[in-house]
Amino acid sequence: MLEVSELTKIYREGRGIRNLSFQMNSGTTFGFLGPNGAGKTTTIRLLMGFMKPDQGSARIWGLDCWKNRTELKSIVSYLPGELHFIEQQTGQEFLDLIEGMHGERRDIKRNQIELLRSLELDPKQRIRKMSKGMKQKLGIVAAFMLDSQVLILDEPTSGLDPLMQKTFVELILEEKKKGKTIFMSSHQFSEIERTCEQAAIIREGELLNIQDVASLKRNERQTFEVEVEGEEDAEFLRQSGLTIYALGKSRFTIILADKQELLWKTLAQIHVKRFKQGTLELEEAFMQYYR
Ligand SMILES: Nc1ncnc2c1ncn2[C@@H]1O[C@H](COP(=O)(O)OP(=O)(O)OP(=O)(O)O)[C@@H](O)[C@H]1O
Repeated sequence: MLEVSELTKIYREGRGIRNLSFQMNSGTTFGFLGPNGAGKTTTIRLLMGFMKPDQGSARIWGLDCWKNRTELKSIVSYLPGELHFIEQQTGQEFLDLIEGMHGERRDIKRNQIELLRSLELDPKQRIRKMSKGMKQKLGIVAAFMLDSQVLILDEPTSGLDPLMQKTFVELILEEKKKGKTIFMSSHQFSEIERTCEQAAIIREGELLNIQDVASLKRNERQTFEVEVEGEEDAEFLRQSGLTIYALGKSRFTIILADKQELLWKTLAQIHVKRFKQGTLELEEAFMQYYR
């Protein structure tokens, strides 16, 4: 349904995205994670047909995101990462403007009222006087009220307080029930975990990994947090062949998929100050790729 193939866009300074390929099915939600500057917004802008790719293509329902960008506007709703409003307008005037662009559709007004209620937003206020979170809510109402089949959302919960982030997750789950296809970038692992079937990690413009979120949750792996006495012990651990991540000079997380025997053998040969067992959360699984 959404098909990205070898998508490449390099800016003049050499940054951008390289050879991105992935697919998602209709009616599913795809999470796009990655550190700042990784290329999430660039990918989203290419999906929206705001820029021409240097190479490769992105297609939504067979339509090329660049060549067919005008047709795509009628099936895709977009929430930008940075919202730009006419500041002297009221929230309601802004929403009326968007509504006006989509002809006489009574359902838009109905959806709008419902969304304003669940996000607890008063649209009568001037946008200039709105907080960052209120402006974000206004952007969400504008994107969701159109009831488009495809939603492309760039960091939709940025600026929202934790309670509103939860409301937003519920909103996404409602949209999923209606069969919507949703692509969203985020820094919130819990939000992705609760809403997405697939999650991709992008770093320095390259796709590192695509995960099936459900199987990641199923295959929770054991972790061990270990604090060792001295540098010699730390070095021994580093050379052990175990999968380890340094938390400090003498503190490490060991991720155990198999190699149980190796773990105990290694620990028997070093001085361990502290030892804690846990399971690898989705967030930590992804953090491996951030590091
Ligand atoms: N118009 C532009 N001209 C030149 N370089 C750009 C432009 N837009 C983005 N970049 C660079 O491309 C890289 C990817 O940026 P992008 O905005 O896509 O990242 P991002 O993953 O959305 O980051 P964030 O999480 O901080 O929003 C960055 O190094 C950025 O500086």
